[in-house]
This record gives sequence, structure tokens and C-alpha cells, in this order.
Amino acid sequence: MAQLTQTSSLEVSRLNHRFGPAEILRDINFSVQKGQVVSIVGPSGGGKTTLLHLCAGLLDVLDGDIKNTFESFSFAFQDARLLPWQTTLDNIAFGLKAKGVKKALRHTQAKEIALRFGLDEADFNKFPKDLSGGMRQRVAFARALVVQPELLYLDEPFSALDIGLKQELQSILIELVNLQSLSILFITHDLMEAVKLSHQILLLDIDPGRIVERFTLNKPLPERDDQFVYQETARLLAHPKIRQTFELNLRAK
Ligand SMILES: Nc1ncnc2c1ncn2[C@@H]1O[C@H](COP(=O)(O)OP(=O)(O)OP(=O)(O)O)[C@@H](O)[C@H]1O
Repeated sequence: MAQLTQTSSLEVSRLNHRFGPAEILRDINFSVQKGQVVSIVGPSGGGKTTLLHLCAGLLDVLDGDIKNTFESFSFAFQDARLLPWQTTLDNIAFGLKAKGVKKALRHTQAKEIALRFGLDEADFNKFPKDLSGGMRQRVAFARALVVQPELLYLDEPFSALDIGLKQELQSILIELVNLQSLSILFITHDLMEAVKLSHQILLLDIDPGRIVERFTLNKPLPERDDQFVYQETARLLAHPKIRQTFELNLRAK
């Protein structure tokens, strides 16, 4: 008899969400498979963060189904959400502590990833209030990846970073997806970023938030050079659904 091999996935089916009387999400269906990057793009206020929070279990599912069979997940959000009373290193090592990793090893791993993500030794013992916005984002990113999750939720993780660091962190993600089959569900306002990093782009229109188009990008992530990213982004920007959703036609007049 053929052996059934089951790979991990996140499956979202018939998901609806309301905040009181306000309908936020309607009939959301999609999946993230192992080693796949799915991005959600759409206008501000469309429910992208709400959707990510529902997937990550930070909000209760009221209607519909979310099935997550990944063994582990972590997240990095736009507002870094660091613990204000803990240092940079302790914030990064937070998830390792929860996993029972001993203090010395926690700190070694936290230091290693902090340096890789562009933080300096001088920042290790600072508290979040003494870090810049970009540094806080790096700490949040390092905290999410140090636990080596199978699935990563990202909400605008690069928004406060300069171009050089943004590219470097994107390269790290691409390497992890490529070599370790990391799966990512992420939100971005930046179509170029979505084109560079995603296997599938979900376009979420507003009032209520609903998926109005899905774009699949087949080129392997490590092979996506600037030319590919520019051309694909231009192609997407010309797509009627993108123009309609972001009201580009109205603005062009
Ligand atoms: N806890 C809450 N209670 C009530 N309404 C909320 C709550 N959280 C979000 N909303 C509303 O839900 C809608 C969707 O918000 P959400 O933050 O999910 O959108 P978004 O697409 O991520 O927006 P942005 O791109 O600006 O971050 C907004 O109208 C917001 O005001």
C-alpha cells in the first residue's frame, strides 16, 4: 500500500471575522505549504493584520476554520512588541527560555543572531526604550528566528529598516526558505517586496476584507534578480484588479 506522507501546512477555510457590528473579513480561503511564502497585500484597513492575528492565534476564530499542522511558529510585527524591562539579548532569547534552553547557550545563540542581524555588542545590554525603531525591528526579527520556527508570521517587518539592512534580512529569509523549507505568511504594503519574496500573492480588497485575486510566481526565490522584480512588479501594477483595489485609476486622473 502506498505510504501517505503528510507535510505541514496552514489551511484557512471559510474564515469570516467581525469586530462588533463591523464586518472585517469575508470568506477567506488559502493555504501555506511547507517551504512556501505567501504574502498578503491590500489597502490600509482591509483586515490584513486581523487575518495574521487570527492565523497566529492572537485573536479567537469566530467563524470558519484555521488548521495549522506546523510544529512551531513565531512572529515579528511592525511594532516590535519587545518586553520593555528586558535587555536586547534577553528579548531575543525570550523564546529559547520558553523552550528550556540553558542561559549560557541562550545568550550565545542570541548574540550570534543579533550580530547577523546588524546589531552591535554595544546594544546587547540596552533596553528597548534606548534603541532606535530600526534596531527594535531587528531585535523582533532576531527573536522570531532564533527559535528556528517552521512557520513565520511577518507584519511589515522591514518598514523601519534602511535599504541595505532590508536587503540583507530579505536574503537571510530567502536562504532559510531555500535551505530549510521555512514557510512564511507575511503582510506588506510594498509590492516589490512581495514579488521578491513570495510564491503566492493574495490581494485583499477592503470593506469587507476579501481575497479578490491570487498571483503565483514560479521563479525560485534565489533566482529573482532586480530585473525580474521590476518587470513582475510593473506587470502587477498594470493588472486591473490591483489598479481597482488600490484605486490607482482614480489617482491617475
Ligand atoms: N480590536 C479591534 N477592535 C475593533 N476594530 C478593530 C480592531 N482591530 C482592528 N480593527 C478594525 O479592523 C479593520 C482592519 O484593521 P487591520 O489592522 O486588520 O487592517 P490592515 O489591513 O492591517 O491595515 P494597515 O494596512 O493599515 O495596517 C480596521 O477598520 C480597524 O479599525
